[in-house]
Amino acid sequence: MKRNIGFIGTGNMAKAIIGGIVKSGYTDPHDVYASNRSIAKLIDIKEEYRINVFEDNLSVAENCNIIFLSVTPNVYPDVIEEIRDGIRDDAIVIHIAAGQTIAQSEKHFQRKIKIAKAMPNTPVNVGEGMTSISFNRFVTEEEKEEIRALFESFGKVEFIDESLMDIASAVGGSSPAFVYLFIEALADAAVLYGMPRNNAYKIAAQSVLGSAKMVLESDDHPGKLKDDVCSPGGTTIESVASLEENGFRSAIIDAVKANMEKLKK
Ligand SMILES: NC(=O)C1=CN([C@@H]2O[C@H](COP(=O)(O)OP(=O)(O)OC[C@H]3O[C@@H](n4cnc5c(N)ncnc54)[C@H](O)[C@@H]3O)[C@@H](O)[C@H]2O)C=CC1
Ligand SMILES: O=C(O)[C@@H]1CCC=N1
Repeated sequence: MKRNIGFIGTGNMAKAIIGGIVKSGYTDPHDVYASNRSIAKLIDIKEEYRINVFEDNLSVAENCNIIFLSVTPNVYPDVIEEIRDGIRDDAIVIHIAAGQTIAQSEKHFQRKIKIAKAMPNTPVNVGEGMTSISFNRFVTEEEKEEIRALFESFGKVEFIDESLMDIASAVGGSSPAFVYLFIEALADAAVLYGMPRNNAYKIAAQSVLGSAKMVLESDDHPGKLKDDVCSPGGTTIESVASLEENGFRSAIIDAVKANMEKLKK
């Protein structure tokens, strides 16, 4: 079935997804529609991807049968009220708001709507996204596979129970920010020792990419992969000991706890 794909809100996450589906060839830009209350942002995205843009959200709802609600969670109630009556019966609404449940969205819709709750991350823009997804009871098995194919066009997908969506948001949605901090810090250290920044970012980022690939593609535990880098009496174990002394691992666990606390508010 041919579907038009709509985005209500064209901020950072929507732009990353639009980039992902257009660059992967999953969809033709002519079949993509977007609205934003900021005309400047609409002009930008139209120039970048040649998609259709509207100043009003209802037009996107009326023209599309996959609709991303890509506004921040506080705006969900108003946006849902605006588009409620224009949503087509065959449409699947993809709700990406962190911390908002499917039940909350269903309550605002006040009618039977097919909802997928998806938690993507910005690397979807370069075909390396990670998206966790759950569905409400109105989405058929065939439609679930259609949504999987959409998200797989720009990365990996896990179907999870909705009760795990908050932790998926912290560990999948937010974690790229943690990784960028790590890469930035590694590169700053390289610059401290005289390396030009362009070399530093490439060496730091490719090392992170390769390490992640080892975790995904070998059957080894991350601890074993770490052990393999630490030559006896060598340099790496000195760094590992320093990271442990500075609470590296507990800092990451605390960061995830802070994320979960915020999601509860
Ligand atoms: N940024 C990320 O990495 C991720 C974000 N998300 C979720 O995506 C959603 C959007 O987040 P971001 O893109 O980061 O925020 P953002 O602030 O960059 O984008 C939101 C956009 O919505 C527009 N907007 C605000 N009110 C509107 C309205 N009434 N009608 C139409 N457009 C309106 C704003 O102008 C803005 O462009 C949030 O619900 C967030 O939880 C989920 C996963 C990852
Ligand atoms: O910062 C946020 O609230 C969103 C959710 C996951 C990533 N960004």
